Amino acid sequence: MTAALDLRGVTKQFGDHPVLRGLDLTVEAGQIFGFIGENGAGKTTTMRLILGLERPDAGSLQVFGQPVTFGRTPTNKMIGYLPDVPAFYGDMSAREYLRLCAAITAGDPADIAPLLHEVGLADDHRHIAGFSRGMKQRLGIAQALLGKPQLLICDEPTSALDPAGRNDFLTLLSGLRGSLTIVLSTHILTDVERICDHVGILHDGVLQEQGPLAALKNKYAQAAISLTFASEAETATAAKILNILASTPAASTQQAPAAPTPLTLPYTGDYAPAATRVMAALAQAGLAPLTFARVDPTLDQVFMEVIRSTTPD
Ligand SMILES: Nc1ncnc2c1ncn2[C@@H]1O[C@H](COP(=O)(O)OP(=O)(O)OP(=O)(O)O)[C@@H](O)[C@H]1O
Repeated sequence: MTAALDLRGVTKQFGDHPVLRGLDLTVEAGQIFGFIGENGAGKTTTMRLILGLERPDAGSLQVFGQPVTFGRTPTNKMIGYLPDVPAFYGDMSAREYLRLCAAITAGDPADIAPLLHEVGLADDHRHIAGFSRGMKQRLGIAQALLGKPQLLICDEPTSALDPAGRNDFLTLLSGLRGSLTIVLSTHILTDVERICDHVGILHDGVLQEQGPLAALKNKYAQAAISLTFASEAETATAAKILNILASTPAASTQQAPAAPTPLTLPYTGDYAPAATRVMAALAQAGLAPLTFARVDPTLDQVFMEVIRSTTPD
């Protein structure tokens, strides 16, 4: 099947500052792809290259098998784009604005009412100037979806939203799953964890990792059990016991920390057998933890580990 996005060996330099150093990136059709990287990693530059707004120094970019050309690239007919803070004409209503967009992009005005409904905006005369940031972002999505794109690119779409607005926006984006391909460029990793099924990590000008979120978590982060005890003495005893347990493949522990620092026991395999072994060992020693919690691996851990492993000492 033709990939929604296929970038090969893309390099881009501003002056003497190299930003992309041979970027390979593939997004398959239907994915919700989280494109993540630190501030200044080159995410927006990559988006601008895909939209034909920047010219690559080298390499090739394809959207659904068609080459991206610098300037008015025909591939943009297949793309809807939502910038971080979209700009609107404040004295227009949402409908008037979308009608203008439809006229410019040869979109169908008949799509406006269903689109406003889909993004949860009232089809009334209220001026955009009075919209909240969350409402503006909803209008931005409606505008991006107006031409019925196959690929939706969102560049840092939640960075200006408060937690409630972010939650609403992610629910809206997640509801589009299955109807088109989405690339979500961001450094807010919890957003990516919430809605993306695939992830690419941009660092030092190249994609250091790319794959299903679950597979990357398996590769780079480890599930753990976190325990706290009532006293320093109990913590030390538990650490000793669990160190003994670490000689089995099920669990290992860090150095005994001073109370009340939790003990963290990474484990492999399923949670239930690992937890049962830990509880049995503690029960045998007459130790009752104050808290016993499963800690799932996070994208944050994956990201930090990828950055750490690819940054020279
Ligand atoms: N037109 C330009 N001229 C010169 N330098 C630029 C230009 N556009 C981007 N840069 C530089 O390229 C680097 C990458 O910027 P870019 O905006 O692509 O990063 P980003 O990953 O989107 O960062 P952020 O998360 O902060 O938005 C930065 O150092 C930026 O200053």
